[in-house]
Formats: sequence, C-alpha cells, structure tokens
Amino acid sequence: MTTTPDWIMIGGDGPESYNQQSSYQRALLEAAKDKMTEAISSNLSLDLISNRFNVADFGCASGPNTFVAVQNIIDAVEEKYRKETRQNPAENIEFQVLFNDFTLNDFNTLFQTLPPGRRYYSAGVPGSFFDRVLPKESFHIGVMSYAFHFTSKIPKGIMDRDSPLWNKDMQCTGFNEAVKKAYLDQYSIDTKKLLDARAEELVPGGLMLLLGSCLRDGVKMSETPKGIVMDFIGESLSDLAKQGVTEQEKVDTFRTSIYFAEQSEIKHIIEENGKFTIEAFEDIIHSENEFPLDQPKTLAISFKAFYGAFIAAHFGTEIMRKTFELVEIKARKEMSRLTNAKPGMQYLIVLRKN
Ligand SMILES: C[S@@+](CC[C@H](N)C(=O)[O-])C[C@H]1O[C@@H](n2cnc3c(N)ncnc32)[C@H](O)[C@@H]1O
Ligand SMILES: [Mg+2]
Repeated sequence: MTTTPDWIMIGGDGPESYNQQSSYQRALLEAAKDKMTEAISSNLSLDLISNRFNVADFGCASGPNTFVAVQNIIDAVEEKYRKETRQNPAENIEFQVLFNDFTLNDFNTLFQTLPPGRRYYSAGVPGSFFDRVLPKESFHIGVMSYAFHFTSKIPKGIMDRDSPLWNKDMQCTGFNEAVKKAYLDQYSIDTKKLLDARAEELVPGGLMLLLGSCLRDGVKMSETPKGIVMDFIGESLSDLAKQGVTEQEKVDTFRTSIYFAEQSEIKHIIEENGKFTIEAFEDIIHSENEFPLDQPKTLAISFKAFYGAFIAAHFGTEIMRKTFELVEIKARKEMSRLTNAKPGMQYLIVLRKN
C-alpha cells in the first residue's frame, strides 16, 4: 500500500526549495559526523562489509542533505574496512545507495544534483516508509534524517469539532493531555510499523541511524523555540483569515502530520517494538544550535523550507509566502520569547537489528 500525501517538500533548486533552504537540518548532519563514524566503527560487524554494501536513506527529500548523510556513512564504512583489513576499500567494495521518499518527491532534482566523483551507484525507492519499500535483507545501514517525526495521518478526533479531542491548533502544542495522547498513540502505531518494515529489509546485524529532533522529557512543544515558531505560523494564518485573505474555516481544518516526541517516548516505542537494540541515544549539541533564534529572516526561511510544503498544499503558494512574512515579523517582535524558550533536543539514535 502506497499512500501519497498532498504535501511534499518544495522541489527544484529555486530560492524557496528544500534543496536551497535546508541548511539547519544539514548542520546537524555535519555536527554528528564524528558520532556517526564512531557508531559505525563500534557497532557494525566487519563481516558485513564485503564486495557489495547497500546504504538506504528513508525520507531523503530532493537533496543535498541526503548526500551528506550517505557520504558520512560511506566514509565511516571505508575507514573501518581500511583500518581493520589494511586493504583498499575502493578496490574491494561497491556501494549502492537507495534513496527513498514519497513518489511525488522531486527525485529529478535529486538525481541531477548527485555529487560528482561519488563512489556509489544510486537508485530511487518510491513509497511510504511506514510500509515495506525494499526486499528482505537488502541493505546494511539505513539512515533517517529529520524524517522520524511523521505520522501517517492526523489522529482520529483531532479534526472533529464535536470530539473532546478537537484541537484548534495546527500542531500538538503539548498543553492538552488528551490531544497529546492522541498524537502519541498515532505516532507509536506508525513508528512501530516503520521499525517492523526496516527490520525485515535490513541484513542481520544491520544498523539504522536516526537523526532529528525531539523534546526533552517533560517539556511541552510550545515551550520550545520550534513549537513557538509553529504557533507563530498558526497565528499568522489566523491573521490572514481576519484580513479576509483566506477563510477561517480553512485555517481550522489545517493540521500537520508531525509529532515531536519526548526522548523517553521514543525509547519506549523502540523498546516495545523489540526489533532493535538502542546502541546509542546521543544529544548532539553544536555551535549552530538548532535554529538561529536571533535571525528572524533565516528562522522564517528555515521553517518555510519544511512547513511551507504543508501550508502550500492546503492554502496555495501565495498564502504560504504571506504566512512566512508574518512569521518573520512575529519572530522579530518576540525574539526574547524565543531566546528564553526551553531548549529542544537534536539526537543521533543508533539502532542495531536484533
Ligand atoms: C524534513 S524532510 C528531511 C529531508 C532530509 N532527510 C534532510 O535531512 O534534510 C522529511 C522528508 O521525509 C519525507 N517523508 C515523510 N513521510 C514519509 C513517508 N511516510 N514515506 C517516505 N518519505 C516520507 C518527506 O517527503 C520529506 O522529503
Ligand atoms: Mg524539523
């Protein structure tokens, strides 16, 4: 079963494209490179490194971050091989990279911008990562970067005005217990399906490296900079409805299929699923921080690269642009709220298939 959503990261390589605007996601990959190398060096068995080595990226978007992620992995595998066998990996190992995303993802831009001089063969793998997308035991290391926080759908009741779970916000702010539980339940169901699928597709002993952001335990989404900006997006949409640029009804029916879980929630889901051992759950702290909180323009652009897709799908591109103009103004006005917010957390999770 392949489900294709009505939103998709902004393709191409224009000024608003994911390709051009996803530098904050990339900063995490760059900061985590040493930890990824270490994780591969200590958790990947040398027996798995033979003449053919397959790397898969789930939720790759249109680049270029995916190229950084897979190159980090290939460099680490080569380094381990070179050190432990004293042989030249280039003579003995062929790499293949499997790029997965929804069918509507801009794979054309991805393939047109593949790094010159790369030492791997490439293939596109279309389809939802909540289902099987590859044959059994077909890859050795998988990566997901900023793609481990999606749900397959909006939880039941959230959109229903007569339900106690009716959520007026476009996101799970964390303040309504029942709403939070509905999101967590849906996230838990979907993530377990995702882990089941990857466990079948991975070779025994294979690894999954997950990079992204989550909440520190006990922190509510709307208390973090990311949650505050998401609230700005919701408020900006309401402002546009008040101005008559869009309808309030449309704003009220806009939700995102995203749930940023708390660290212990993620651990619990992985442990309950039971297909993987958590070898590491690292807090990645780097100089770029998660967001440039003192640069409203950059902040608005970063969020546009990611959330713009959802908004454009529901409201059209014009409203999407106007929304982020307002978001930038709000971020400028409320900079102290952003800089005083509770910190989010960026992670590298290393999973080994049991
Ligand atoms: C924020 S982007 C991250 C892109 C890239 N990995 C990076 O680090 O910059 C999330 C990507 O996950 C993809 N995605 C979300 N849900 C998915 C699903 N169920 N199956 C496949 N891809 C999915 C989206 O289409 C999008 O390209
Ligand atoms: Mg994000």
